[in-house]
Amino acid sequence: MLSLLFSQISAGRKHLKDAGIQAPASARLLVLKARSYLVQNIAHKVAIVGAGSWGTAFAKIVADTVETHGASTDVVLWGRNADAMSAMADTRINERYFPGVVLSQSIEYTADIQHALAGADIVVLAVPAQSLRENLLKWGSFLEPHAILVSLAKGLERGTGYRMSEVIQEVLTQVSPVNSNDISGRICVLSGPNLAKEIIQEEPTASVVAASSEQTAEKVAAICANSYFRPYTNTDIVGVEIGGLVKNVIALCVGICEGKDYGDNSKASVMTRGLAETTRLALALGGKLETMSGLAGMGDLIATCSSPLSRNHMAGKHLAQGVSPEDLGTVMTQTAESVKTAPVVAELAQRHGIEMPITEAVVAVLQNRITVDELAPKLLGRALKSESAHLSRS
Ligand SMILES: NC(=O)C1=CN([C@@H]2O[C@H](COP(=O)(O)OP(=O)(O)OC[C@H]3O[C@@H](n4cnc5c(N)ncnc54)[C@H](O)[C@@H]3O)[C@@H](O)[C@H]2O)C=CC1
Ligand SMILES: O=C(CO)COP(=O)(O)O
Repeated sequence: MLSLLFSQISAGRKHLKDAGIQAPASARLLVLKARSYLVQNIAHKVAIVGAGSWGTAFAKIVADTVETHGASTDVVLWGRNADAMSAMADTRINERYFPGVVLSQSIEYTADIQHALAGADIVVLAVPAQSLRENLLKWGSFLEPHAILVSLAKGLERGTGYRMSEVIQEVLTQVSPVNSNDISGRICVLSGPNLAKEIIQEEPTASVVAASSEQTAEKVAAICANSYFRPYTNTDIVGVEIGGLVKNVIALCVGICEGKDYGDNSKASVMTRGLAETTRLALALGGKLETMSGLAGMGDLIATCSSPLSRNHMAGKHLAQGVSPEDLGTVMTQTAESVKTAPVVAELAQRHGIEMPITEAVVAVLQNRITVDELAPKLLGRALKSESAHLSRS
């Protein structure tokens, strides 16, 4: 972090010098001033695509960052429902997701995607994982050729088993040769313990911005770092994505424990063994061990598994209380990614020869192959083994 701070100071010093601005005396003031200058030079416009729970909260994060630094960056939030977006433009309230929360004055609300993307240097993708491809196919050609794409979704694509960064790379290469130019360096993912309902109340949290290019990650971190949101950078995209999407599956299992009134021992056991299987998969795909003990691994796992606010946790609880997997979609009004992603995780693990018993048990429940009451006996009845086999394939 220190090196990032020093690089921010030196980048800021250079920018201030280039702009002919006198550097302030204290290092803190210098950093603040440099950040303001950096924010508006990194992005003249940031577009957030998807006005659900996380897209709306993230638009607030960026708008608050921009306002804090007195930067002139435009922040636009796009949603597919024209009536809802026009109501938001009038009231600055997202009535469906955050009733009563008045959002920043500086956010523009629109249902016109071409308008939202025109001139956007950073485009934040906040639609559910299974809809990312169809969306990018529709409007990928409207993206500016230099735009950085930030994925917020925590899921794997059905059919391909792709992570969101892989979907972005593949679709943009198809849709527009201009946009595919140097695309891998412009893809970024953001993940961590980030329950939108807490963030919208400005409760402090940290997160991880990962990109293969450290510079890209730093740019995205700069546009969302404020008094309640602290992003760390990372170059391990695989580890950050896998941590974020598998914890949803583990949270569903913990939700089942909760719904069955099992106590903290059960939940801690699922979380810990859940992290072990997440780590095995991440390592097999090229992710890094240290990412798994960080915010996008353990951090997000703790938040999602412990919080009644988590939709994945809630989905598990509903299952334990008798809702059928088929009815989850009608009982729940918000996205619980694990319901569609769990079988894809299991397939991916199988393809790589990785054993993921909790994920497999969750999939068996979701596919009505076992009941929620059979889940614990299935997990506990497996052959005994050494805990030190933790990171081996099984
Ligand atoms: N809500 C949260 O606390 C967090 C959510 N995430 C991830 O963010 C992603 C989005 O989740 P949420 O915003 O929470 O979901 P949500 O259910 O609150 O909102 C989803 C939004 O996407 C829109 N949408 C659905 N299908 C669409 C389509 N085909 N085309 C365009 N828009 C479509 C919906 O109208 C809605 O506005 C998920 O992958 C989730 O795992 C990640 C971190 C935190
Ligand atoms: O990813 C999240 C918190 O980091 C949100 O979790 P849910 O999608 O389960 O609500």
